[in-house]
Amino acid sequence: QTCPLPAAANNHKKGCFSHRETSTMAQTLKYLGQEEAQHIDEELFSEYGFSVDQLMELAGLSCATAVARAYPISSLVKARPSLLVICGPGNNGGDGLVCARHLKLFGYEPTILYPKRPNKPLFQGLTTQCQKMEIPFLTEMPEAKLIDEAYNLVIDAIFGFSFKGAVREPFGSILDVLKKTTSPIASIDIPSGWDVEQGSADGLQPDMLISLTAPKKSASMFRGRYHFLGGRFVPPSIERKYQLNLPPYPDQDCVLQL
Ligand SMILES: NC(=O)C1=CN([C@@H]2O[C@H](COP(=O)(O)OP(=O)(O)OC[C@H]3O[C@@H](n4cnc5c(N)ncnc54)[C@H](O)[C@@H]3O)[C@@H](O)[C@H]2O)[C@@H](O)CC1
Ligand SMILES: [K+]
Repeated sequence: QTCPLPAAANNHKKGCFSHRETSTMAQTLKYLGQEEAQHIDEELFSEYGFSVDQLMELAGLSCATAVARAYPISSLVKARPSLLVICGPGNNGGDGLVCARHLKLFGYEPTILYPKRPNKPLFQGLTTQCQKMEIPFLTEMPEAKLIDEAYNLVIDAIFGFSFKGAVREPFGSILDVLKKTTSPIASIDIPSGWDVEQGSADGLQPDMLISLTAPKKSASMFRGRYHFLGGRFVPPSIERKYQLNLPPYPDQDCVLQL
């Protein structure tokens, strides 16, 4: 039986949903272009009445749940369940803050690097929540060797589906360090620095990708071990309109391993 996902995306495990079920499914999961992802996002807010913080909470909870599934505390190699969460200047960074807060509640020890903080109540609130949860914030990016020594996993919440063009500082230097680390990287929605549709041959190579709403086209270039779908908030009429063909989430789960 051949898996109907794009050949390049076909690095998931045997027994995954796609291998088990898609032979009986007429349609395959859609990989979204950049504009299409942005349209869906806008429509959820403008026509469906969702607020950003609502969807961000669900997205971030999905990311924390997927991380806990792929890297349970009992499997971590370091004595402490330490994680480094790097948050960017947009909503992808907001997902990272929410994810860090839930991971702390799940028993992990996240530390956050948040170098460019938007001057908006949403992000200020999320930052305060993390501070009140006693999650430490770093003032600068550690060197690659220090990250390898100190953290079991790096969560990449730097850029999502609105990333475009050459990476601007300070994120260029941060991504250069991340390319040198050996600690596994879990990327939220897009591996940061990748073109949303084309990927990046010499970019980050994360061990995990959590696609939110639906995978973006560059996800077909993902070569890591774990690809999860999260963001279980898509109304059926949006799913039909954009022909997303989302696989059914198991039971009440907010994530699905692809
Ligand atoms: N509908 C959805 O699927 C949802 C998406 N969410 C998240 O929102 C993300 C998209 O958020 P945004 O539209 O805010 O955008 P991003 O978070 O992708 O990034 C936008 C920010 O990055 C900066 N930026 C863009 N290109 C850059 C470059 N080359 N160098 C340096 N900085 C650059 C922009 O100035 C802006 O501050 C998604 O990927 C996902 O993580 C969730 O929060 C909520 C629901
Ligand atoms: K990211």
